[in-house]
Amino acid sequence: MPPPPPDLNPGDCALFLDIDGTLLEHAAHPDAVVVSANVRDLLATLQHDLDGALAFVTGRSIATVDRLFAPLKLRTAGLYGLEHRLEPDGMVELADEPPDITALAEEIEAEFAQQDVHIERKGPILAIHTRAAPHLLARSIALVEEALARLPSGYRVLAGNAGVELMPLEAAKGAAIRRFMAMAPFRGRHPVFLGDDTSDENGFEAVNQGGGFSIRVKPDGVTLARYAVTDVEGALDWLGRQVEARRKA
Ligand SMILES: O=P(O)(O)OC[C@H]1O[C@H](O[C@H]2O[C@H](CO)[C@@H](O)[C@H](O)[C@H]2O)[C@H](O)[C@@H](O)[C@@H]1O
Repeated sequence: MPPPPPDLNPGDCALFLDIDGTLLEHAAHPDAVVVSANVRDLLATLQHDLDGALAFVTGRSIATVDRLFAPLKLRTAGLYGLEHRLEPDGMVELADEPPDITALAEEIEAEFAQQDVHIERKGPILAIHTRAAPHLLARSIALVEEALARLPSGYRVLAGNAGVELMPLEAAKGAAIRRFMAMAPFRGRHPVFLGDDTSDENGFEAVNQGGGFSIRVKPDGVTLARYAVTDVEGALDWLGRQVEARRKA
């Protein structure tokens, strides 16, 4: 396991945060996660301390993120960078659901109609969640891989241990981080990214190349992250320590 992360210098860092499994404990259903007042306050303070150089970089849609963290709104790259909100109160650049994905989503919803499987339709991304029905994971992956062969090129399948997502090739957290880093208030700072998942590895690569540092939450194998924390609690503790250190200084 990589070593624990060093402290940030808030004056010259830009912080990028994954959400599920990093800031929030997983739940059986995507809507069942809990955002505590402490987490909301911590993020608001970090946003202040970093002069706004803080953004969520998540697989969720921005609308969902806003609902979860309300009334807090942060700069956000949603849908693995297919959606952006570049200012906390700015416009959201939305990504629509293409007809091919609509047809496939309806097919898959019909297949799992009576099962404890949640189909999340996120514009051009389709997620099948099997956390509440692990025995249907293999079937879900097979369905999506079958569909991949029929779809126009430009999609890929990302399978996890509690579900599978079908997404456009350009959906990548690394690209989202690079986009933020090219603009104020991120430009000129060192990027730092916390994430817990395979889909976050691409973000780790981007911050490593950008002269910053990468932190993997609960690593369970090979990772590009240079540092690690053991779990969500460890991630929140580390973030909390950054706020405390700033207050003491
Ligand atoms: O990039 P992230 O912020 O980590 O988002 C990744 C996916 O998170 C959500 O699904 C995951 O969390 C759910 C709640 O714990 C859990 O039920 C599900 O099994 C996980 O896959 C979200 O629903 C997805 O849209 C995100 O892509």
